[in-house]
Amino acid sequence: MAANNNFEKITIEAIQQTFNTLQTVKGTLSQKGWFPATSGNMSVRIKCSSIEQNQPIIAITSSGKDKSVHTPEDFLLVNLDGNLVFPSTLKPSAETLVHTAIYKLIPNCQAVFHVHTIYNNLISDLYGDQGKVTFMKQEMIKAFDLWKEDASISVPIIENFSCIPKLAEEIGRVIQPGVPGVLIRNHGIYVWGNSDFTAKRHLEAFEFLFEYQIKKFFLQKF
Ligand SMILES: CSCCC(=O)C(=O)COP(=O)(O)O
Ligand SMILES: [Zn+2]
Repeated sequence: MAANNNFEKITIEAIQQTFNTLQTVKGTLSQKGWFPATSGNMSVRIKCSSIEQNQPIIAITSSGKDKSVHTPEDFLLVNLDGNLVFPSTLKPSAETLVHTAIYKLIPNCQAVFHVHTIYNNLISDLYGDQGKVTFMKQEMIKAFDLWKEDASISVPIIENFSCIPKLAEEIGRVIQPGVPGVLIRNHGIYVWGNSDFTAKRHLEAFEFLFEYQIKKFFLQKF
């Protein structure tokens, strides 16, 4: 009985810790204006040996919430099939299957963040026909652990399929090794990492590169 209580304590602590992490990152990204009009979603894998022995469990944002406010209903637990771990009247993100597809495909993926921003939307549309956008000669590329002087990074761009399983399938088709993100045309970006810290760093680096590219484009034109 004592062992069982201990198991539950460790599990509940791991879940609470993950919810706290999500809440903190959600607050930071929200202050940047990266979750307009309830858009965007986030997930973090629960790190707990007693859970991981069975099936990975993901803490994910509830669907349709205003991400700029914190409520007790902000996060839910799903398994890698996208099903709720505990019954709830709340719904997990409508894009849960994109998250679970990324966890299944990327070894050691611990966090997946998705935001809609003006800059990622503009980049996705300007370069959408090419299916990718490439960045080079930028110090910020080091945020992706690319340290060579001539390093470049090409971010895949897919069309914005309204069918979420199709969207998840397409993301799986274009994912590139060493490139922790995929743009969805006129929708937003999915970014991941082997920790919440790394996923956030990747997201901020992508958004920096997108903003730089758009501003440079307009400065050169006018
Ligand atoms: C105006 S947001 C449209 C849905 C979307 O793209 C999104 O990122 C938010 O969906 P969720 O179900 O995760 O709230
Ligand atoms: Zn979205």
